[in-house]
Amino acid sequence: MRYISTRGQAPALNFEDVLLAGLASDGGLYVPENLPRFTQEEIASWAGLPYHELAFRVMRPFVEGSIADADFKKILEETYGEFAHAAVAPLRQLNSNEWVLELFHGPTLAFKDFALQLLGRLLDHVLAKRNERVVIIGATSGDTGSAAIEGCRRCDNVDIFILHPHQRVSEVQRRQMTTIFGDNIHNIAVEGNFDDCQEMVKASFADQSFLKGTRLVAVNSINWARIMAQIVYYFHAALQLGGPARSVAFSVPTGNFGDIFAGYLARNMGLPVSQLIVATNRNDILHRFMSGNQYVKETLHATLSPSMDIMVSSNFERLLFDLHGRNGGAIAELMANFKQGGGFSVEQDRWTEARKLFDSLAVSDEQTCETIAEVFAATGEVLDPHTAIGVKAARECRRSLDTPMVVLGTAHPVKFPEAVEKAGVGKALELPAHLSDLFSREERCTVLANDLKAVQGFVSQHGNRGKPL
Ligand SMILES: Cc1ncc(COP(=O)(O)O)c(C=O)c1O
Ligand SMILES: N[C@@H](CCOP(=O)(O)O)C(=O)O
Repeated sequence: MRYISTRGQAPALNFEDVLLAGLASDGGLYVPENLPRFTQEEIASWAGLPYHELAFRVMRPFVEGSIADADFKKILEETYGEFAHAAVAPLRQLNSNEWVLELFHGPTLAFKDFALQLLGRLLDHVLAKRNERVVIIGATSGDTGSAAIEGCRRCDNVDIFILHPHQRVSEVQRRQMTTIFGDNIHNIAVEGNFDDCQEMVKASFADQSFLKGTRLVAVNSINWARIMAQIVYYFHAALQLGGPARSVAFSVPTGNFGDIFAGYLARNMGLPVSQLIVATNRNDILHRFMSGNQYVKETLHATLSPSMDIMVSSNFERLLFDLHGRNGGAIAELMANFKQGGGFSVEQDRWTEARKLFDSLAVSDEQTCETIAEVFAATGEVLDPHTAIGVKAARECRRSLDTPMVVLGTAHPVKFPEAVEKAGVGKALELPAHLSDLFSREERCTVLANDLKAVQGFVSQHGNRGKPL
């Protein structure tokens, strides 16, 4: 499998090099040159497979030529063996033909574990083979950070730096990151918002001189391996609900557009998906595009769903690439305009194409709390605020009641007690056993100004197991 950049200028790479590349050298994102496509018979034959075996079948074409089958099988078995639920991603019914796909049974209680538990192992495998050390710089609005640290903490050849927006993640999220110690683990609280952190990561890929020759790797969903792993659970959910003989609709709490883009790819790979709903919070740039063809930056607001407090949505570029007939030049121009002017619209026929599949809704904090309360009253289930946004959008935007609607349950509610309390849910939520002492653990974190040079200086001072590079 070869991968090409959405901006058309970077060299095509194989999976191993894409895993280690992060952003492409032209600033674009890597995508498969040709997407594998499965027949309905093939997909149907996967019904009932354990999660790791399904994962092998769905992802094998993407890693072919880079990771040997036997190694990949072993890595997948270990990865999904870490999850606390036997089904790995169980479906819970909320209402008639309405389901939540629980993606929070991994070690850090959010969907990020599906990809980052795998990414850590793949990096370990590839770096050991190459005998190479790398630096990771990741940006997080709360969940990617802890999942990346958890996924990479045992990687001998990695120093990991996670940037989170100071005081804009939940306390549980912060502690999940700052209480993991190791001389290769570094938490930085940036006095800015998530977009500032993400921009610093991208700027660091553009000019890596501060790393003095050490390779920079991405753990955010700009890294293709993140998207690849997230495709699997769309197949897993659909197979449990009568797919591929029957279509399934998905409502996806969305920020960086990675999770829903994986659903879009699952559909292009042959899975019958009838509808994809982009569910955003008040930071609604994606909803404004889907509903009115306006992709325009606005001020980023802090909400009760902090993990989705994102304005510049990285993976949207991957969709734009397809909508523009995979014309890298057109995407480079669009993204340059976006950087300069803060917004764009696309030609009407391209936008109409997007609207055939995607619907969208922006959900306020008030509606989020109402939905948590409503679902709790009806079912006794406590939703996390991000999942609640998905449920609200599913109920407002659903095209057919006959088609199963799956809402991606992206995080465990225990991570977001503020929203759950505000919703008036009286049920006490307990951290799982492995996190039960989280609030009494010592924390380690460095607060830095919202300044690229300060962050890069910190990385070069500590990038070699806590010592200077
Ligand atoms: C809990 C939760 N839900 C939803 C999202 C949105 O996912 P994506 O950024 O892939 O759109 C995120 C993070 O981005 C998240 O942490
Ligand atoms: N919601 C994420 C933001 C980063 O998104 P990513 O999927 O690109 O890593 C978070 O919780 O950190």
